[in-house]
Amino acid sequence: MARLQLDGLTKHYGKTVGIDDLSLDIEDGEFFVILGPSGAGKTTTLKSIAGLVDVDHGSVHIGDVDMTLVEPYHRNVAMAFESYALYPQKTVAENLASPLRSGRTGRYTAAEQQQRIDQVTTALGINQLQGRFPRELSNGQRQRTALGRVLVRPADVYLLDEPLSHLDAKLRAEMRVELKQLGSMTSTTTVYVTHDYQEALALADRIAVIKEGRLIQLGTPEQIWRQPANIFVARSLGQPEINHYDAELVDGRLVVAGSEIVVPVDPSLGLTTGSVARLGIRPCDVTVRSSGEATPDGAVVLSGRVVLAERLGRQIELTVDIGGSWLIALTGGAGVVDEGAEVTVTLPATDVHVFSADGAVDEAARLGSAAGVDQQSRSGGQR
Ligand SMILES: Nc1ncnc2c1ncn2[C@@H]1O[C@H](COP(=O)(O)OP(=O)(O)OP(=O)(O)O)[C@@H](O)[C@H]1O
Repeated sequence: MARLQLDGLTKHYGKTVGIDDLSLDIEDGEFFVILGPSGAGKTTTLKSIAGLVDVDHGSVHIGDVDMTLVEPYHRNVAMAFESYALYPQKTVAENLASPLRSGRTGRYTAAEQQQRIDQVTTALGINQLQGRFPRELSNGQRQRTALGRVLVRPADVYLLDEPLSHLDAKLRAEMRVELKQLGSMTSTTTVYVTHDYQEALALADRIAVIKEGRLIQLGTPEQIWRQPANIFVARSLGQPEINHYDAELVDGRLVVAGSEIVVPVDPSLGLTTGSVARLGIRPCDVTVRSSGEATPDGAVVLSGRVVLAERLGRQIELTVDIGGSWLIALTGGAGVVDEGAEVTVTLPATDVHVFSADGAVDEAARLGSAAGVDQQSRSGGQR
């Protein structure tokens, strides 16, 4: 167990940026998730911590010890790669036992080894497969065994690179729960890399959103979801993606040109007449009612017509034409909303995200919500 500090880490591969001036302070025992699209620098970050790449600048401290120039073997970190490597001639139990026999993290009696193997295989749902060889396993079972090989041995830091990527959706959801239990069981500092926002929100104590090697936002799942720093972060979270529009302040209201999307905004956002901003509205935050039905007091109310209604399992995704701009809405599917129906879309003003529009996609661009300035965002919840 250890605190992990990255300070100004930079790694370029020729002209390609791997990571750029990345600083993170990860607490002892924290389950820390790095979220970003393909090529963002997630794996490079993990490899830098493990000592598998030589960084150009910056430092890595584990448990307050400078590890920047220390060989990987002596860093006491355990890393699971997306591509799982197992000994083909060894059973699952033997594969898991081998890290415990290396002697590098202490000596274990046969009974202690078996106890740890049982604990980890039970948590990962592969206990009954201990006698099988890798060729006798499904891809998902192999991936869980590879993860088990990492988690079975005590380390100061676990580094997990998309460990659930080969599992189907149902198993991923189950494994999320199990992993979290395993994490609290071991309380080992863990850095978990994913491009899956649901995994990040479900697992993380804190999330770092990165893009092109740079830290874009750091915060708890709640902060990242409720107060995305900019449109990039907002678009990285949620399926379907957040609706977003350019808007201009006219008479104290943000108006989307060529449509009937009009949102009253709180003067505390500091927008002046004629200034432009970007509006974000999550599909899951809106309520769709038939036109004429009563709407809640104080809500933002938009009128439109349903262009498309698609059932996605229990929910229905509606495409609503708001006088020229389309808005995607997710509804519970209880009320029947037919294509062509005239509807009213409502949402609390606190759920309308307002960002500055002046090119600030990679910077903290959040101004607040239509209801006012976010307290947390002004007190350091983001970069
Ligand atoms: N060995 C290498 N040589 C050259 N470029 C590399 C090398 N490793 C990574 N890169 C580049 O560095 C950038 C960051 O790569 P990295 O693998 O860290 O991203 P990632 O976020 O883990 O992506 P993915 O989700 O696709 O695995 C990418 O542009 C990648 O092409």
